[in-house]
Amino acid sequence: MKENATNIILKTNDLNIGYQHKKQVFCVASHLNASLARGKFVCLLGKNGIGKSTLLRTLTKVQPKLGGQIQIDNKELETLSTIELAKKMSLVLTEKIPENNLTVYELIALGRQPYTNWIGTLSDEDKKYVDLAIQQTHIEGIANKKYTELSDGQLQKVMISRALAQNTTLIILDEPTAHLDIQNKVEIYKLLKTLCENYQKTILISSHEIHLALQLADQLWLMNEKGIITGNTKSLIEDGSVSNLFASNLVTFDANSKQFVINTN
Ligand SMILES: Nc1ncnc2c1ncn2[C@@H]1O[C@H](COP(=O)(O)OP(=O)(O)OP(=O)(O)O)[C@@H](O)[C@H]1O
Repeated sequence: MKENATNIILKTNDLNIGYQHKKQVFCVASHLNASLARGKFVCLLGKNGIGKSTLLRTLTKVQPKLGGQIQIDNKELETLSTIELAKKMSLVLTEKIPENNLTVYELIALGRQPYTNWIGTLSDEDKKYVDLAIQQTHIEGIANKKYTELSDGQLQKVMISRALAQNTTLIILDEPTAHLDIQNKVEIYKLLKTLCENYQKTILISSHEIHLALQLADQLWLMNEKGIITGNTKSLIEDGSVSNLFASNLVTFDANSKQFVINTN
């Protein structure tokens, strides 16, 4: 699919991100220009502390931008109400969810909040989306468990399922595979890729799983001290952008194996 204005779901224009405490402004990154095309699986990579979480939190209106523009479906992010935004994008952040007695099914059903009435009763349509989300993430076997009894890998699938129940085209996840073993990391990555391919979701994740991202992402957002470089994975490997991202005297990028390898001398 060619990238024209209609298949861009999210776009930033000279975006500045960071934190403001009283009158003090701490700018994390500035003049960020990037866009997300529909149906793509996109990974945001960069060193610790470079600003990946700050960027995702700004794109999702969890924290205010410092300057520039963010457009979702050609509308300025600030002009969208909370409900409008919740029907366009769902979020899976790293913050721990407060402990309560909910079952997995009930937790996923919370994803229907933008659509339910004020007492939160689930309609047949809501139940249909919850069931579909459970099926898409292959977690039928744990749907009746208390979510507090889940392993980290199971919980991550449940949080993705909740985002799917929200039925948005765009899903944004901050480090969805942190703390998971290799089996679960691969499972989550493949699940996200399948959701883009089979259900036309657009998914943006931040990650430190460079090897998995390089094998499975359609596109990359590479964040460095100068800003952000975006493009399809193959071309960013070929033009050296991936290699430059983590360049150091400790590791070297091997384009054949798509891995950083430890320098031995
Ligand atoms: N609440 C805050 N107030 C002020 N500065 C913050 C706050 N949260 C994060 N920062 C700073 O913003 C910068 C970017 O942090 P951020 O968490 O976005 O990086 P990151 O790329 O997601 O890092 P990591 O890969 O380690 O998760 C860091 O210098 C961090 O110390």
